[in-house]
Amino acid sequence: MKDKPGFLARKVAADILGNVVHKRRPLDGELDANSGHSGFRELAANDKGLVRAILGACLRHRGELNELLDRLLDRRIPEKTGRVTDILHVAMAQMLYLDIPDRAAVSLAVDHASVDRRAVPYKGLVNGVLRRLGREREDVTGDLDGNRLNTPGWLLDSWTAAYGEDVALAIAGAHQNEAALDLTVKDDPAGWAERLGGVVVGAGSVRLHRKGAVDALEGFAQGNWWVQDAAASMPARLLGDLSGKRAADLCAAPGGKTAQLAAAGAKVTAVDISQSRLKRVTENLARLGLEAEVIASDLREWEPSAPFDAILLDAPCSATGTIRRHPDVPWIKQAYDVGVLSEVQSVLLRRVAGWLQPGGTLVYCTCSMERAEGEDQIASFLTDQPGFELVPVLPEEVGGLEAVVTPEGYLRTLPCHAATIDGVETGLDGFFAARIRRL
Ligand SMILES: C[S@@+](CC[C@H](N)C(=O)[O-])C[C@H]1O[C@@H](n2cnc3c(N)ncnc32)[C@H](O)[C@@H]1O
Repeated sequence: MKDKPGFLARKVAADILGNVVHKRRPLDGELDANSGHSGFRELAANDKGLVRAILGACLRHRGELNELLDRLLDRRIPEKTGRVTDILHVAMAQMLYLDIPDRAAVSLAVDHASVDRRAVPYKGLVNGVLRRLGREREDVTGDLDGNRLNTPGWLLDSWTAAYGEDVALAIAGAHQNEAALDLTVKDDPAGWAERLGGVVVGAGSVRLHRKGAVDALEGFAQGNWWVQDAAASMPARLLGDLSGKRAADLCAAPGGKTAQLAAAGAKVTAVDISQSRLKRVTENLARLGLEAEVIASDLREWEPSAPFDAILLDAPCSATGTIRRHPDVPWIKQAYDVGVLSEVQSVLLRRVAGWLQPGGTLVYCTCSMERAEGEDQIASFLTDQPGFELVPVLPEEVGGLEAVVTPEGYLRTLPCHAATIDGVETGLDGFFAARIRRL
């Protein structure tokens, strides 16, 4: 069975899906080239691509797949591990969302069930359900409400409370598609857009609608640009002219914002708790020909030797703004995580704000769409810290996108923002940023 073409890729896909949705392990970790799932690491490059595509479809459409199983089964499958459901999801995702013939998807799922100790009693059921899906596809899938089904209730409720129901559903809709590849360039965005066949979006990012290895693109080896979502590039831009200033990039790894601050001429100190993630900061800076002092330390203990003119705090968060790029986030995070992380954000913000020079500027940001990790943090900080004032963000600082600046003057991007530019589907990661000055 192991040698049957395509079998191992499906088996690895079901295994990784189980690790993500039942054990809440991040997908990036499972797919890591050095420390990821051992079966995945041994696959040929084209099978790795297939596994990524299957997992992307399984996670983006997880709610629809569960609903379809409810419709196709008379009773729920009484297995504890979830393995049968994972095998079914992997096959259904191929049949419904990838260009793979039904018969290949069904037969490989049945093969997998036949060799799995926990799934073998359900081998006949797997075959029956998948064949029925093939026959009745139009009828059973016709009225699926993907936007609602594919978003866990706590997230849809949180976005509805924050932005209203229409926007919450538009956010959920944007998550059905993978995000484009965005680059931050050292200079000349229009020139790089033309050279690479992309468009300029947001506040001067270059967007490419292509797949494939980024290191093969012009300008990568020469260090002319780095990969960074258009919204993720906005917070560092809010620090304005940094030439010759002392700037701290706090929670810096993997270093997209460190590179922005260094490219803007700042003398940068980059701090992060994770030694392994900081390796990527050092590698990226070397490729880009940029410099920063890189420090591995816990910000709850570290102290700078002198105050800073500018501080960027990209605090650890639930990352619900990055679901387009990380479709596992809705299935590995819970409302509880937002509560725990917002405590950490509150502690870090109060501590690092004290490291600003009088008159210095701090930008606080998170890649979260939860108000508890954004607007609520700043409102409570400004209430109990009278020595600081909000400096509102202006639309012209972020590419003229009025929709991403709130009436209070916060930056608040959402995946449904900037949805179409020049007839091209775009969208932004969900980000929050606020700019504060020390009085
Ligand atoms: C959102 S990521 C930062 C992304 C980064 N700023 C960029 O643009 O590439 C958050 C980072 O916070 C770091 N972190 C979490 N808790 C920390 C702490 N107590 N002290 C320092 N860094 C911490 C994590 O290791 C993680 O790299």
